[in-house]
Amino acid sequence: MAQGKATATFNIDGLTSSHHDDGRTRSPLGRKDSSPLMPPFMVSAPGKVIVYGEHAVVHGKAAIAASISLRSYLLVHFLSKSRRTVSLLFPDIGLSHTWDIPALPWSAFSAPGKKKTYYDLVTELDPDLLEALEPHIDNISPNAPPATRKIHQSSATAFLYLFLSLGTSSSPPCVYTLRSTIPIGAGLGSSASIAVCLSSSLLVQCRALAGPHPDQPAAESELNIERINRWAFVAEMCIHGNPSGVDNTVSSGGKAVLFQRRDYSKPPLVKRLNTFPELPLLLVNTRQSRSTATEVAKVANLRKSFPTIAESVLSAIDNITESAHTLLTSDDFDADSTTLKTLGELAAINHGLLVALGVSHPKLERLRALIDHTGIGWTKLTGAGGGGCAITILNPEWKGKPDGGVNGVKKPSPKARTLVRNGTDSEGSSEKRKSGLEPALIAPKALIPASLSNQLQEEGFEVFTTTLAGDGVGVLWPAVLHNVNSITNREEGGEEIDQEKFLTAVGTEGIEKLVGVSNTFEEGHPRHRGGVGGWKFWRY
Ligand SMILES: Nc1ncnc2c1ncn2[C@@H]1O[C@H](COP(=O)(O)OP(=O)(O)OP(=O)(O)O)[C@@H](O)[C@H]1O
Ligand SMILES: C[C@@](O)(CCO)CC(=O)[O-]
Repeated sequence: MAQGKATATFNIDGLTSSHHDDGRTRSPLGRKDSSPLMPPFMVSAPGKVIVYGEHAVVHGKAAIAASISLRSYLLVHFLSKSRRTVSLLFPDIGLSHTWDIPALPWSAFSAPGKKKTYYDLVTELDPDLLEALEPHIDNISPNAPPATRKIHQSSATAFLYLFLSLGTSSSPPCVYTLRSTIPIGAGLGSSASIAVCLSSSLLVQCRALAGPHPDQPAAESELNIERINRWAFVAEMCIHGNPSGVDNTVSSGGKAVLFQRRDYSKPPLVKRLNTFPELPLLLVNTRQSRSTATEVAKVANLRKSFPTIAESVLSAIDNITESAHTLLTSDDFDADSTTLKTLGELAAINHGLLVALGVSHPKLERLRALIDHTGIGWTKLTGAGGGGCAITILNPEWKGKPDGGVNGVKKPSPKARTLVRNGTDSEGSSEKRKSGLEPALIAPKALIPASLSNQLQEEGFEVFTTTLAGDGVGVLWPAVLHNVNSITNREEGGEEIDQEKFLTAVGTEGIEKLVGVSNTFEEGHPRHRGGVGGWKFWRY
């Protein structure tokens, strides 16, 4: 995780309760509490990239987005019934807070006309309910700097709004521990992925979901994903005001989608793009953080100041998305160099229009200049902009030397060579692609000129490798992972995931190795998790 790595010493307000191998929880004093009502469980949801149409999608236009393999993981463990507390432990942002369950404003949330059920469609936040939450949000992280407090408060508001909407005053005492491999505020849908984790965990707890299980009919899976997505949208509204819903939709259902929301009082149009192609993409983070809410507000202000001009820019973006969609879904689609050139040029025009909307950043422009200079492909910002990440659709006809110097730029330092981290070997990924599960490998190492990697690293940029269009929300119930050896196809024992192991896993690699939903690698051998008793996904 980019910010605030977890350490073993991180605990909740001095509370060190954790689930132990004997299936019981222990208090800070080491005393055994009574057996928990439910075993600990986990949920996980992916981040996303928007390929075309960000910002325009907030104003009723279409966007195309795909899930990525970077994910958030949420562990829920239960405390003894006598405790009556609920805690959030979000070490990535340094948040640790505990509330007394009976002291929360249950009466406001269950008042006539306010009470919601899990299947309701909530399209706006209720100001009375937000006001009722205020005293329980105001006292969070009193000593943190204002910007940090704001981040803590928005994540906590998302949690409490859902906890009080979906739970009751007799909800079981528990702890929600979250870790994410998605950089925060980088345009990769970190907020949507935590929104989906919160929504799915609370819906699991109130038994509002069926499955997931491998034989589940597609229509039933879809219904469950939709249920999770609706409440994730509510959490997204708590975090960044006026979301279109595209991020939480991709994070819930995974894969890739064409998304459009013309009328906010109705569900959006979502067309799943199940045959989303293997777009060769490079993903680079400027490491310039920003808030989606701020960038979305900039475009809203531009629309107020220049309504006609802003509308024509947004319509032009809509045309780009539509052209790309037509191309991507045509019967004779072939990711040949002519098609990729068109998709790339559309991306580059889309970026220009985002610049016109005022949501680029000097660092994004610098990044684009560096990449354009090599001629390896077409670059645009992805997500809210103002910093964050850019994607490059790679040009298969690029004639430079991947591992040599380009245009006289010096050879890379050994440090720079580690910059492009490619966690998947070519055999493993092509096998997965054949099965249609994770079709796209981003930034094949050999396609990136080493001199570019070098330069990017020297200027503080970060290159990611990830796969596109994988699974959406997943559940690990109970939080025990069975390792399946991909060579023998046999289970190799189970591993219970407790809070301590989860908190002490180091970085993205440690988290993925401990609880990752897809392949992890051990001594060069792929180790598949997700067999019997492992992660399960709603698929359709
Ligand atoms: N790992 C995390 N732990 C706790 N809260 C998180 C985490 N990741 C994201 N958040 C919440 O989401 C907010 C960031 O959301 P924001 O929409 O600004 O960025 P993003 O979702 O990464 O980017 P984009 O919306 O452009 O894809 C944080 O301020 C925080 O409230
Ligand atoms: C900028 C935006 O279009 C995408 C953020 O990932 C906002 C949204 O759709 O909610």
